[in-house]
Amino acid sequence: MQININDLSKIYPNGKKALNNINLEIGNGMFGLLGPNGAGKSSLMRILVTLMEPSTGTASFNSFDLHRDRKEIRSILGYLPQDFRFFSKLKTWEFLDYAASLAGIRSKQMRKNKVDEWLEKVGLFDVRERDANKLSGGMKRRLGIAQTLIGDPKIIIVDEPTTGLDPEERIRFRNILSEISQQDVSIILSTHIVGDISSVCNNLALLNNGELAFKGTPEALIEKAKGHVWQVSTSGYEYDLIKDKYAVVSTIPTQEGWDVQLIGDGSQLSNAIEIEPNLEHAYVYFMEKASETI
Ligand SMILES: Nc1ncnc2c1ncn2[C@@H]1O[C@H](COP(=O)(O)OP(=O)(O)OP(=O)(O)O)[C@@H](O)[C@H]1O
Repeated sequence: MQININDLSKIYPNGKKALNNINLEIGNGMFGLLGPNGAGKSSLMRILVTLMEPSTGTASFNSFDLHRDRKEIRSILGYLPQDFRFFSKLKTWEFLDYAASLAGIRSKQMRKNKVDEWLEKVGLFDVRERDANKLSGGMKRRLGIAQTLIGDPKIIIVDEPTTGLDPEERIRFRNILSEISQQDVSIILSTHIVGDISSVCNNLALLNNGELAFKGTPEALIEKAKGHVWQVSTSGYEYDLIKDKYAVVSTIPTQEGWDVQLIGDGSQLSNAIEIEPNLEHAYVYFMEKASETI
């Protein structure tokens, strides 16, 4: 699957420009869309899943065009929205059976096989007889994933998927997507949590205030932050000064004060040492840089 996004912009009726001239190429595998709240991620997702029209620009999914082939695009799409909720009285397996029939699986036996397969995959087989709306938060989220994926979509779009999940659930979720990403599918994972992306996405884009701040591999992003991440051991008094002047990524208490990791030019600080950036450092670095130019 190849998704091309060309000059896409979105201006809401109240004049808010949520997306400004976005250009992106997304191939097979997992693609991370990273950005703070309000960056424009949901607006972009909603356009790609044909729930909303862009103001200008277009996108294509292989040979399907966003404006011309909306029905065809929907037939190969699995979308898990940020606020996935259901108010059904169905049992867990019935809910998935219903999702499978909506996805066009007509044969009852085939649906049963698919439902059992997905109940196993997301770890809900043992609670299959439980009313879907009585599942725990994490289980509901997993049911959401299963209903998104049961029709074998070629394009999978998940918006802030790990919100409200505990660390174990997060890892389970990542593993499911990462397994599926080995096939001929494109998965777009939108999140403001760097950890959701770091281990699983080969490519990513950073959105900030409707603008594309970066696109490329996680390694390329990290490379750009080299020389801008510093660590310093400091007392309480100095810490306040540092907080005012630098973006602080982490603060670890020590016997004397704090070990602080910061973004900026740390060479001006006594005893500061330059450290190797990780993806979280690079993300903060880019957000800081972008906010300076706005
Ligand atoms: N229907 C709307 N009318 C006007 N402005 C909107 C509308 N929907 C979103 N916005 C604004 O557009 C900007 C981008 O919002 P969007 O929801 O796409 O961002 P996001 O990155 O998904 O953030 P979040 O994770 O908080 O949803 C925000 O400033 C938001 O307030």
